Amino acid sequence: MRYCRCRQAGKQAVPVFISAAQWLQAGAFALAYLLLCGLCLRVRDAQRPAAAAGATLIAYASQGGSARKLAQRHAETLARRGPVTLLALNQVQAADLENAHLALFIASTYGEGEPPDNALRFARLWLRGGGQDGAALSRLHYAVLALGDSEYRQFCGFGLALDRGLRERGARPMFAPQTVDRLDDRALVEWQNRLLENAVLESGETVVDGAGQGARLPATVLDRRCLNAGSPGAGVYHLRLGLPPGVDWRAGDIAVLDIPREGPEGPVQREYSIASLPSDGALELLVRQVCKDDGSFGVGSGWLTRQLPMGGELALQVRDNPAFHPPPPERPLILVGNGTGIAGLRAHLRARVQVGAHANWLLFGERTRAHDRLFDDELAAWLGSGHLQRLDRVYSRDNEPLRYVQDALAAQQQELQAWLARGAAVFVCGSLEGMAPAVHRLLLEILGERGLEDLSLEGRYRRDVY
Ligand SMILES: Cc1cc2nc3c(=O)[nH]c(=O)nc-3n(C[C@H](O)[C@H](O)[C@H](O)COP(=O)(O)O)c2cc1C
Repeated sequence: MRYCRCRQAGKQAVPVFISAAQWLQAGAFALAYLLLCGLCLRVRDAQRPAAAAGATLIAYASQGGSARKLAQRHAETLARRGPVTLLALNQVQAADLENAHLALFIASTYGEGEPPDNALRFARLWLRGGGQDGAALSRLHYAVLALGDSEYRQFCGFGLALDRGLRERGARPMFAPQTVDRLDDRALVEWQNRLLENAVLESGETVVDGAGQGARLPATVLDRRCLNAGSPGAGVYHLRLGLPPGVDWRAGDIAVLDIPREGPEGPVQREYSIASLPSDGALELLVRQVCKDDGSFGVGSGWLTRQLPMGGELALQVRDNPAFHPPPPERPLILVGNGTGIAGLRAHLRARVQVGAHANWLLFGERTRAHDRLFDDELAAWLGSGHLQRLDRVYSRDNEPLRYVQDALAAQQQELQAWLARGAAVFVCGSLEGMAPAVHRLLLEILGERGLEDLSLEGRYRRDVY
């Protein structure tokens, strides 16, 4: 029988790759098929334990969606030959590991060498000493594909820690963890080759083609404005980009822009949270100019805010980011962010307005009230229309008692508890340095480690931080 079980945070198991006709066919041929499979797998078992019978577990740890997408691609290919269980790492139970003969872990790294949110629980249970008493994984053959970015000190830190933790518990690596720098296609092909060598894949099967390179769309600059002239901070530019008709995305999705460079190396990619919805008629971004000590500008922000002319063209890709997609309309939503993080939060607010959801609370931090009231008119209009029930803005350079969003949140703990008790989700978008860890610490203080983990597992604590 060919199926893939898919479980994600807060969702029920969802069968995929099955049609009614396939079920009927499968029923008719089940006995013969199983007999044949059993025979084949016993033969292959004896030769190569990596391709053993039983479900193949594919587990992913992903914040931005790349590892998840790759994991889905693996599941699609492998489900053609046998049962596959596709899970976010937090959803993996002891039994999943003990029953699977073969597991593929596809894990990205966040923070400074830390797990993505959808792997925090797994890391606590399986990788931080103790936990999962006596769980013996000696039957488990596995491989780790570790996604990362070599500009970070802890390159692929979480994927490598995952590999160490599994080995310490007796699991058997089929080969050393494959690290991948910025979705480099060569490293992905190496991984695919390892899977072929270990008979996880059969000749002709692919799991990574095009993984690093999605379809590019032509975009045109329709408008570009500086939103914070006079600010002590660097310029924040609001770009409106025209796309071909029919391009779709959701609040929380990410635009990956190709930034042209001189020389043979070709363009570099820069990612931005999308600040608009398709119904706005343009894909909107906020770009903060990066000004270096020598007076030069960052490669991406310099090109986008200074060189690219009005009407100019660029190539971009819209990346699905389900970890930051909107919660159901009936769920109250607390949006927390700073700086250009308002981009992702604004897309959420627009989506909430579209579905008529009013229980929205925005806490937003910038530098000065005089110059950094990003999207002030819109926020005022939503306050007026009741689409924004609470708006707390704090300015770090104005010598006011509350400087940062975490201070504003801490000052309103009772209100926060009341919203959480009503089932609110907390969505955080903005700086990884300072804001996001401080908000995280505050939530840990209020809810405790388990409480925050549960919130995350229920899809009620989501972060898009950079
Ligand atoms: C805020 C942030 C922190 C990151 N920290 C690390 C890190 O410490 N080490 C690393 O190798 N890569 C790091 N990365 C890179 C990601 O692991 C890499 O982009 C990966 O492909 C993302 O996969 P995903 O989309 O599945 O989450 C970081 C990326 C972001 C945005």
